[in-house]
Amino acid sequence: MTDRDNLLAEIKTKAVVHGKVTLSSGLEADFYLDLRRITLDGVAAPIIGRVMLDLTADLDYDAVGGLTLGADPVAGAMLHAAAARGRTLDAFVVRKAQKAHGMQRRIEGPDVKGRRVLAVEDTSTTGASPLTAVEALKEAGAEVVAVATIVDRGARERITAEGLDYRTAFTLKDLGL
Ligand SMILES: O=P(O)(O)OC[C@H]1O[C@H](OP(=O)(O)OP(=O)(O)O)[C@H](O)[C@@H]1O
Ligand SMILES: O=C(O)c1cc(=O)[nH]c(=O)[nH]1
Repeated sequence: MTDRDNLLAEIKTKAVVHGKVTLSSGLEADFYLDLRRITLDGVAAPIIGRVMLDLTADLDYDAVGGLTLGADPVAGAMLHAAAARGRTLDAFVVRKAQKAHGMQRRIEGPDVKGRRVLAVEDTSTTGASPLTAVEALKEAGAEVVAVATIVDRGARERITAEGLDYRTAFTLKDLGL
């Protein structure tokens, strides 16, 4: 079994929740991918790091992150998987709004200005969340090399329409949904 096979099995068994649910966009759906159940899982998270690094192996970037909260453990997993491979990869967190006190930052972590970065998400339905992160990153002076998600729920068209490279480890079809 490859990392990708193992991750797919982890998602299917731990993260697919059937039932009526309201999504981030306000859309109604009859299933939810609760990917935090794998991005914060001790078995699945290390696999996520490796799968997402492999998915973007041809890209040149040295920092990874996205809109909090879904993106945060994905970025952390990639940072650690990269370190295990002898590569230094920083992570960052894009806040939903600029912090009002302290350093008053919108993007937390090592500075992204002038750097090539990868914007990640756990899943994306409309693309709104990763595109919010991309906008904040560009504002901060970063060059976004691509957007990458673990599971795409339909955001490809909107993300690629912005001229962005879009990578996804799995689609709903892979999950049989
Ligand atoms: O492509 P989109 O239509 O934006 O939807 C997907 C977003 O929804 C989820 O986060 P959510 O908005 O529930 O917020 P959270 O990460 O703070 O829990 C998920 O982590 C994505 O960020
Ligand atoms: O569109 C969303 O809000 C969404 C869908 C989904 O399956 N999982 C998730 O975390 N968010």
